Amino acid sequence: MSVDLDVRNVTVKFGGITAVNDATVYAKGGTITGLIGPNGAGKTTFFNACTGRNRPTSGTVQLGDHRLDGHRTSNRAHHGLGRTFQRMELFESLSVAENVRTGPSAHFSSFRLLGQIYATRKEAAEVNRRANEAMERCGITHLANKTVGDLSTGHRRLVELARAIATPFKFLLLDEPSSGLDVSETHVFGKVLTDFVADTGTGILIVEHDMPLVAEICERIYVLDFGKIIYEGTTQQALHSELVRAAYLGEASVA
Ligand SMILES: Nc1ncnc2c1ncn2[C@@H]1O[C@H](COP(=O)(O)OP(=O)(O)OP(=O)(O)O)[C@@H](O)[C@H]1O
Repeated sequence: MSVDLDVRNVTVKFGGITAVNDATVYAKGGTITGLIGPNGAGKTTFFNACTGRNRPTSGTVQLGDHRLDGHRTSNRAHHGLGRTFQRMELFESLSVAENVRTGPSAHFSSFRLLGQIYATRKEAAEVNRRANEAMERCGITHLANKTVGDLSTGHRRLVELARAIATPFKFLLLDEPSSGLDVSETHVFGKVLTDFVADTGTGILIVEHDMPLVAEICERIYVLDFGKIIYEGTTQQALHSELVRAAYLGEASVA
C-alpha cells in the first residue's frame, strides 16, 4: 500500500541562519518527487527535519496516517520513513550482502524488545530474502561476497540503494544518490528506481543535482532557494519555468 509524505510549514534555524523557511512539500506514494535547488539551499536540512535529525522551530511531518514530528529518528524509521545520505555510510570491511542485510535486520530488530539478541529463524530468512531480492533488483548479485571497500563508486551507490530498498520502508528520502556515477551508470540507477517504485508502491523524495536524471524519473518537482520553496509543478512545467531556470537551471538546463 502506498503512503504519502506530507510535510507542512517547516522552518529550521541555525543561530541567525534560517536554513529552511516555511517549506511545504507533498510527495505522493508510488511516485518519485524531486527536491532541487542550488548548493546551500536547504535540501539536506529539509531531509533532516523530516527524519528528526534536526529540530525544526515549526512545522509538521506526516507519513500516511502517522504524525512523525516530535518522534525520535528511530521511531520515524520504525514507522516506515527511510533515508540515504549524501556521503555514503557503508561498512567498508563487510561484504556487499552483509551491508545490504544490515538494513532489514536493524529494522526488524527495532520491533523486538531485546533488540539484536533474539532474531527468530523466520526473521533471519526474511532478511536474507529481502537482501537477495534487493541485490538482484540493483544488478549486484554477482558482487554479494565482495568487500565493499574494494568496489567502485558506481557499485557502492548500488549497494547503498539495495540496503535502503531491502528495508521495509514505506517512503524513502534519497540525498544525491547518483553522485559520482557516470552517464550510463546513472541511467541504470534511474531505471532501478522507477521499476522499484512501480512494482512496490514505495514513494521517493529525491534530492538530486543531475537534471537529466531528475527529468527522467520525477513526476513532480519542488525547488528550494535560500530555504524557501519557490516553485512546485510537474517536471516538464518546472523545466520550462522561467523562475526555475533563473534560480537554478541557468543556461545549462535540460530541454
Ligand atoms: N549544522 C549546521 N549548523 C549551521 N549551519 C548549517 C548547518 N547545517 C546546514 N547549515 C547551513 O544551512 C544552509 C543549508 O544547508 P544544506 O546543507 O541544507 O543545503 P543543501 O541544499 O543541502 O546544499 P548542498 O546542495 O550543497 O548539499 C547552508 O547555509 C548551511 O551552511
